[in-house]
Amino acid sequence: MSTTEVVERTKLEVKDLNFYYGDFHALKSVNLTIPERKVTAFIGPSGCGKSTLLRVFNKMYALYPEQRAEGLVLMDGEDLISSKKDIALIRSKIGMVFQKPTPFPMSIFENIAFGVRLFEKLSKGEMEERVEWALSKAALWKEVKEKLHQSGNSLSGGQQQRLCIARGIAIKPEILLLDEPCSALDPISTASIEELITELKEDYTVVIVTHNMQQAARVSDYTAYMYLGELIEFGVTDQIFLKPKKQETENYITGRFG
Ligand SMILES: Nc1ncnc2c1ncn2[C@@H]1O[C@H](COP(=O)(O)OP(=O)(O)OP(=O)(O)O)[C@@H](O)[C@H]1O
Repeated sequence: MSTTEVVERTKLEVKDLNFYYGDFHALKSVNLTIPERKVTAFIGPSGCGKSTLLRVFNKMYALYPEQRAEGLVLMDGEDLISSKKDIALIRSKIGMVFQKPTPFPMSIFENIAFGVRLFEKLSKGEMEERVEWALSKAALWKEVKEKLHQSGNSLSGGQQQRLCIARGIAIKPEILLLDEPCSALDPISTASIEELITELKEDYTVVIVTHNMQQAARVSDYTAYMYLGELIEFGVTDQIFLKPKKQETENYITGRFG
């Protein structure tokens, strides 16, 4: 065996996943393996089901009675769909950051501490350490350390999105789902979030939905191309962008789609 060979571990395995919004069949027999501590990007035209797939991973759909998932989503071998575990417990392992920054209407400090308190009982000192740790990981600490008690809404858009990422990692999830995290950001904030994503994969499995093909190529190790609820092609990012196997993938990434 070559000494450079790296054995990847599967973090999430999706098997024959179908998803319905009422009668609408939004995900069609999706099969996919997401490796641990890598960045996996979902790309595809608007409405193809990228966000729906993320919402299945953290069981967001379970709040809506007309939404239904069938199939298996195995996290470390354990099915999330049929799991009777408390959804809050699943969310503590699978964090999600949304397209628009959504700070809670409270201080920067509380934005982070609030979620941590739901799952852990920390002393005041431990909580302060955790808040600093999460803000540092999200590359925001230096900018906010003097104003932790100001409202999260007083930050710029890019800072708010980093605050939401800090909030996501503060509870130490195993998987971080990012749904177009840079779509509302300027190029400088986008660059800092991309840098952060690359750092995050040292500790977390990251799944990102993006419309920005260059971003997918820059930050991800694996890319999945979706179209009309189907997974068309999945592979190592370089292969998908340089030598896609399917004509549909090539049309999309070269802008010849539609
Ligand atoms: N709450 C809902 N009720 C009914 N249909 C929905 C709902 N949410 C999404 N859909 C439909 O499911 C399909 C997939 O939507 P989804 O938001 O997952 O796509 P997407 O690839 O993330 O799109 P975008 O890139 O525009 O965010 C679309 O046809 C959409 O209209």
